[in-house]
Amino acid sequence: MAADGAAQPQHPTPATIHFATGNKKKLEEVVAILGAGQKLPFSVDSVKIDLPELQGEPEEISREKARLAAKAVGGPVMVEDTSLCYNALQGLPGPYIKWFLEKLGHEGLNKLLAGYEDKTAYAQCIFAYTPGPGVEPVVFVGRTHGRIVPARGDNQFGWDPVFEPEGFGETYAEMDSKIKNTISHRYRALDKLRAYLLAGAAQ
Ligand SMILES: O=c1nc[nH]c2c1ncn2[C@H]1C[C@H](O)[C@@H](COP(=O)(O)OP(=O)(O)OP(=O)(O)O)O1
Ligand SMILES: [Mg+2]
Repeated sequence: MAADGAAQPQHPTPATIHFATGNKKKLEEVVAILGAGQKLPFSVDSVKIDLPELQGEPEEISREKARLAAKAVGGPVMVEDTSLCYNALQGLPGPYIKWFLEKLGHEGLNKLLAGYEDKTAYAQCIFAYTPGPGVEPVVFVGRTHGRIVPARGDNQFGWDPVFEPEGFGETYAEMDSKIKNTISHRYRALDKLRAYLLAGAAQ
């Protein structure tokens, strides 16, 4: 199914959905974002699974993660895959940002753009949800536009110190987490998934 927050659920929303991730900071943000809204008619618990890092288009990477997680858990799962996309580099590093960050660090993430005027980039989060193994996952895309800057702020979560969202004088790492969680790529994607699950719970 297409990445469309307005998609109509084909299955009723289960009482509990497992968020499969190996990343504690992601989990923290997902819990904070869902906790800040209305009380939900379903609960989300976490399972720590280190899913293989696949290659391909971001939507397909996320779907495949959900398929594997649903098989492992044997029930309803949500996963997400996060990309950092440089406009000057046609969207790269994209889903490979994890390896670029690990090998090059914040300085290297800036140096990649040394030969380009255009420092703009967008952060992209794609949630994939399936009610169980064998059901094709649906995906929800959230993007936040900004630019790559020399690292500023606490180094607590990935590339947060080098990403400055548009319209803010602060990097993700400098801003209050409450603010990040109302404008972030993760918030925007999760908001669509939440609406989808709420529609499924009302059926
Ligand atoms: O809001 C964010 N702010 C800063 N850094 C971030 C953010 N969100 C993900 N990240 C980092 C984590 C990883 O280095 C890469 C995404 O890779 P990604 O495969 O999605 O994450 P992961 O492997 O850590 O966890 P998972 O087990 O859910 O796949 O960008
Ligand atoms: Mg991963």
